[in-house]
Amino acid sequence: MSALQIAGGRVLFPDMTVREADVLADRERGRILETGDTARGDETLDAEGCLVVPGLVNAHCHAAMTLLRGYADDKPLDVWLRDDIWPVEAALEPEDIVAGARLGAAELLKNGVTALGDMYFEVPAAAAVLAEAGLRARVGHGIVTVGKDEAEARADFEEGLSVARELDGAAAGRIRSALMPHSLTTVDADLLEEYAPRAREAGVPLHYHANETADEVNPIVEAHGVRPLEHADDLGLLEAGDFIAHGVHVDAAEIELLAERGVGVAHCPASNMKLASGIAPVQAMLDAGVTVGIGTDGAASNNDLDVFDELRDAAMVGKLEADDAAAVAAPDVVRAATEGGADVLGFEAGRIEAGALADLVVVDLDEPHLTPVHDLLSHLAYAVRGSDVRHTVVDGEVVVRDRELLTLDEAAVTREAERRAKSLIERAESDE
Ligand SMILES: N[C@@H](CCSC[C@H]1O[C@@H](n2cnc3c(=O)[nH]cnc32)[C@H](O)[C@@H]1O)C(=O)O
Ligand SMILES: [Zn+2]
Repeated sequence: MSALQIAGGRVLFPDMTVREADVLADRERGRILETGDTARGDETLDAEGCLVVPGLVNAHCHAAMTLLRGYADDKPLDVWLRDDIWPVEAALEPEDIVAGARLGAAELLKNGVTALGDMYFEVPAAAAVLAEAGLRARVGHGIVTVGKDEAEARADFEEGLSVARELDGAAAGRIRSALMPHSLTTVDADLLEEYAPRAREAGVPLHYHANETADEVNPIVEAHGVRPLEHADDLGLLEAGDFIAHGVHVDAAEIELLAERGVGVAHCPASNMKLASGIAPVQAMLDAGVTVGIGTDGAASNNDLDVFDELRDAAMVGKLEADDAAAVAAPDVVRAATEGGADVLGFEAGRIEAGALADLVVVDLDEPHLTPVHDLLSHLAYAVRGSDVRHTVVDGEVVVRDRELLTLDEAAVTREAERRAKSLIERAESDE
């Protein structure tokens, strides 16, 4: 057996207490063996003066959208998608998605994100990139049927299903999949109802955007006489293990439904603020027992993939929404960004304890903005930045050591992304 020891740091345990401890991980099984005063490993990571936390989970992302970072800002969701994002996405070539996914992977890992939920195009190629970079991910092909005839719509569903079947369990289990219809308003309801059981047969969950804007809620209420998540439930889209992105405009009955069905929510506060979509009632979800994770959404609506930044936003807007400074407190957001996200994605990660997947991050505390230390949980929620991440470990393997990405040539990745992004926009704008 080959083992990795993370030595000499202070460790955040699942009960949200912090104690001095080493962590020993089995590199073959990718699991944590023990915590405390552990044996030395074959490989050691120095965590002296640092805080060791579970790897952060980005529960909802479109990693390759890093290519569109800063391309179109300051617009509401429907206009932003229709006028800016979709026309450029129509010009995407597979090589663009590979370059964008690589850039996303580099950013995620350097910022301490070890797992993500990712919905996009060219998923087999993108998933291979994420896996090679060392990440864990639940991936799916984003299915959209608006503007398509029946044959094209079915073909998109078939692609979504075959991608999910093909990729589930890839990269020694680091890659899992889901059927990912884009949303309840951009995908045909009859096809959703028809394909949901086929995803169940394939053993994969469903993931989609839901109740993101008020504009998405009203048409469903008018057409079906029920709220969107009740409609989703009628279509068979709310089963244990399924997860939605956003859940901004949800009422008490819909929150209850999410809790009862065991459906997780990827809360994306920055994207919701930037597109002025609204603020999700996160405290009410937590009170009802809904599993909440944190997502950045794509870089074009954020505009970064830093989950530390995101969990701080989650705490801030959660308080505003609840009109209560005690709401969505530090331990709640730290848990959501780790264990919560891992549970939403269906990974046995997000907690530092024997048997859990060895996805860990070592945060450097030797910084002016992290001084003094009264409470490390407070620092994690309100003061730590992604750039404070010193080491990142996924599946027992060191992926970032002393802020250097070991799995990718960072300079080559950013150069290629810059080049691809420029030519993508030129192509898209000349097609108009
Ligand atoms: N196969 C689909 C692609 C869907 S991928 C997922 C889609 O979600 C889009 N997206 C990114 N962020 C958001 C969001 O916050 N809400 C809704 N859609 C988003 C993204 O631009 C991408 O088009 C097609 O034919 O268009
Ligand atoms: Zn999204």
